[in-house]
Amino acid sequence: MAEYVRGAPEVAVIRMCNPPLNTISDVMLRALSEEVNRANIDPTVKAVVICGANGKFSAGADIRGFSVGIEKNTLSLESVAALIEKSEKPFVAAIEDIAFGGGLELALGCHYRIANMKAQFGLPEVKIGLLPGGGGTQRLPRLIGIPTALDMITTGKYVPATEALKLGLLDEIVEENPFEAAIKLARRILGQPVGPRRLSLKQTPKLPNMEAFLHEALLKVKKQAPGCLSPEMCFRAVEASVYLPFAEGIRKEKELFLLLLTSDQAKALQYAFFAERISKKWMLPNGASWKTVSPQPIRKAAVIGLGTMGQGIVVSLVKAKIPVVALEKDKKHLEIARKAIKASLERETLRMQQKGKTLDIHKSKLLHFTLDFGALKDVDLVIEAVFEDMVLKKETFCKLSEICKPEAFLGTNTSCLDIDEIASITNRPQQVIGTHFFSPAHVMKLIEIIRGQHTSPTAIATIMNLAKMMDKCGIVVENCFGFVGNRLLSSYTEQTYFLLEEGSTPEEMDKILEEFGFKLGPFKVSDLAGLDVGWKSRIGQGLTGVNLPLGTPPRQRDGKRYSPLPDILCENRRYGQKTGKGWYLYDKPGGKIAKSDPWLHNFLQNYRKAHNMTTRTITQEEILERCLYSLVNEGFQILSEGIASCPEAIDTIYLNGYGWPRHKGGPMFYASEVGLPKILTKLQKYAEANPDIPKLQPSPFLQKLVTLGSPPLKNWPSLVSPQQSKL
Ligand SMILES: CC/C=C\CC(=O)SCCNC(=O)CCNC(=O)[C@H](O)C(C)(C)COP(=O)(O)OP(=O)(O)OC[C@H]1O[C@@H](n2cnc3c(N)ncnc32)[C@H](O)[C@@H]1OP(=O)(O)O
Repeated sequence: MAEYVRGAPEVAVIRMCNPPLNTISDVMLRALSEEVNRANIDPTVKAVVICGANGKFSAGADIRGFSVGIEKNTLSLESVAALIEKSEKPFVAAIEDIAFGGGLELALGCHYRIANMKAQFGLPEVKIGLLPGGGGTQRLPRLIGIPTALDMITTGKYVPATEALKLGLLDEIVEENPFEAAIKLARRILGQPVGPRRLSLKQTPKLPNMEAFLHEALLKVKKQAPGCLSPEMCFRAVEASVYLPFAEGIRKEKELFLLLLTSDQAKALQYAFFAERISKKWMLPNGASWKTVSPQPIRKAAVIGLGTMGQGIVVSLVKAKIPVVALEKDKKHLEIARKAIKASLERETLRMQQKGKTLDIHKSKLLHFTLDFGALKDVDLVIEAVFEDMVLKKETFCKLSEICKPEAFLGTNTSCLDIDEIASITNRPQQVIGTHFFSPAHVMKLIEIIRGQHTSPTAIATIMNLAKMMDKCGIVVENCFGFVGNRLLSSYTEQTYFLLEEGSTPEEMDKILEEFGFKLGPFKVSDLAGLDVGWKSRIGQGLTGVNLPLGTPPRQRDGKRYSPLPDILCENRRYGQKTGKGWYLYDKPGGKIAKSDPWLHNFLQNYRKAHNMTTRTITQEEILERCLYSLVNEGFQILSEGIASCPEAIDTIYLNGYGWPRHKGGPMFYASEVGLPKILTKLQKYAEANPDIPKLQPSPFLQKLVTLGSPPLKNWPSLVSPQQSKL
């Protein structure tokens, strides 16, 4: 776990060794403490270098260890950092590539820090529901000042080595492996007193307006993730470094750390961390998997259809340094897209510069705008983002089939249509795959990767690799209408319309769901995304519009309850923000501030009267349960059909594409925490009261799990009937 060797005469080296990322377990801490003591008592050792094996310093404490809790008398990370700091011999941290969490806290205990150019630094504990409990909340502000330390600790963001040097976090940076430079530094400082280098002896630098600064900072932190505890606790711990002596600050840090450690939120956030990693490991029934199949290189890609989605996809590809051919159907649309993409890339360049990275869009020849399909003949991948219309998609794929080289992959950004039907028109169904991005595509992390019945494992591996290159989270799912995310979403939104019919309001439901943790309630989301998007899809499905058979009851389709409310709004050109009115009223088309709209409330009253519906008061409990339980019910159904490989995949999709509050883990995790028997009982109750809403009928898989005694979430995939397992 920690090797002890001689690096040079008089310099001992302690190397952390826990592949792949040198995470710090209890065993590692014990080994570190032993080696630090050994170096301290060895009279021939005059200085010590601490480094990491495998080309990494450390990714911090082993997160899996937190779920077991902290036993009394185990060594704490803070005590090891303190042991290092107290040493009379200088300790130099030689930081290669990463120093995160506890790794950085150990480095802060050292008297000097030196790193390679591409190293990154951060205290990301806030993202897993914790705070840096190894002295980081007290040492970092003393070293780099309150504003930057507070920002790093409350957001968990990483800073690159160049910035860390400017901040004073590092003493030196070198091009390559910092080990040799650390030995040299150690030899240079032999015999120098370490007292002035001990951060615990420093004062946190004062600001002239400290109180006002902290007041403002707290407001910002509270806004960052409403309802999430860890950012505020991080703030409180850092604040202690201003007002309390070091030892008391450490006590405060520990007290707050222990409070978070046992919280449900920490459990949910740590689940989310591992869920993202579990769900990336795809595997097919024939044994092909992320381990066995190699991706093909994407040297050049193309995007067809440069609306909002297409533009975002182009920007994502350019950011990943992949040359792109961007194609539109006419000059006018091409010019609009060219301007929008250029502006977006300029904003991205600025953002990346602020992060210490580069994206030189001017020098690079990464982008080629065209109206000519011929320009696609040498690309390795095309991502189609034309309108959501099967006829148009098939026309496009037919052309692509003729023009693109045979080995090119063809991705479709459809959000619900049948991948197999699209693939059937091509001469290479094995190369056709769903690549469902989320808007805005250059910001949102998720790509649902949809496997058609002929999609090859190589196509999957290639798009998964592309997702990684774009710093996105690719999740492989099976083909069905709406795939995973939109199937869950439609169960949820359907309930919101029914509840509106029964007496609730957009304001009330948005408030309740925002209090639950969604950044925006469902009606605000709908106004933002545009009600016309879903309307066009429903027209395409024959649920509304001219193709609806005469005599269809207004609130029923195929014998099931249907709410025409969003269709009626669209018929009145209430598309949401873009037309200045939707479920809310805006001051102008494109306006962003939602105001309650008397027209809508009047309309709802008349609608209820016209359909002989009595308005009733609906409790907060019913709103939450019907919206959220119908959503998770669809999740159980999706699992039982083999559309998603595991609950972690569903949760990762919903966390990264649909705004589910991360501190609640994801819908399936939430269901497991609420308790499956409770969810089943409630669904049964609501289904009985609403026999015409099939989505409230408990999924047989949920019933099976309850009958089996509600096994833990990680066992659910093994309980899906083997005939259904497709992933
Ligand atoms: C008193 C308490 C003091 C301190 C508290 C802490 O230190 S809490 C931990 C703080 N550190 C982090 O939160 C870092 C978490 N890790 C990451 O963000 C990424 O792993 C990282 C370091 C950016 C590397 O990303 P990359 O994409 O290269 O690899 P990947 O994420 O797939 O990780 C590889 C495998 O390592 C596992 N892992 C990573 N970090 C930890 C960790 N801190 N604890 C436990 N396990 C970790 C990850 O799950 C992967 O495992 P695998 O089984 O291969 O899927």
